[in-house]
Amino acid sequence: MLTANNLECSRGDHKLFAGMNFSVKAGELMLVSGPNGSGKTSLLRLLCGLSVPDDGEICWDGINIRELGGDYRSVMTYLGHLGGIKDDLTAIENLRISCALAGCEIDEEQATDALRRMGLTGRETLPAKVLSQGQRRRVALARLLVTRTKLWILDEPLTALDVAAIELIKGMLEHNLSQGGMIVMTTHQELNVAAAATHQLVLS
Ligand SMILES: Nc1ncnc2c1ncn2[C@@H]1O[C@H](COP(=O)(O)OP(=O)(O)OP(=O)(O)O)[C@@H](O)[C@H]1O
Repeated sequence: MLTANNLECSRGDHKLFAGMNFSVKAGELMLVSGPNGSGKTSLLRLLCGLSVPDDGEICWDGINIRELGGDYRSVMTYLGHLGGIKDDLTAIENLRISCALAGCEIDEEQATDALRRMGLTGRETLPAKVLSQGQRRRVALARLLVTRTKLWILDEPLTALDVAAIELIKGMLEHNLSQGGMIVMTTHQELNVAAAATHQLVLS
């Protein structure tokens, strides 16, 4: 279970939020919404341990994620809103490297298979710079097909995706939740995902 206790976050001299409490249990989805600049990405960066709250704590199964360190990273997948795709690497290389950095080594065949499942057949060996925005997003999201982590923290995963890709991602989210996973994600779009519970966190 992911728990946030009394979280406070400021950027510069601007307080984004304070006294924030929530928990996300197995099978549950938390959708984070709010206007541009309200602090969605800042919150997700706290939840994955990339930045530290000004006050409060984030716990995984009751233990502060700062104490867990690598043990927390091995149960969590974070996909940032830019996707982290490198222009000069091929789709396969991008996927293999992002997986390796996340501690999950995959071979070329596994990468090719995941990319094809993401609808990228014929694009696997092209450098990312020639891919469309939606195709680049699909490469980034392919990591979710090979990761075995329980907790997914996803920043605007649906950006630039067409209707077919959104359906594909919806299926992947539902599969993870049905396996006892947990998902925290931001989105500006409506998304109806089957989950044990769906929490809405609206920042203002
Ligand atoms: N390193 C920083 N220094 C100063 N201000 C920052 C920093 N990082 C973020 N901010 C500010 O914090 C606020 C929240 O930013 P954040 O990216 O979390 O918003 P968001 O809700 O994800 O926005 P969007 O919907 O546009 O993606 C913004 O006003 C932003 O300018």
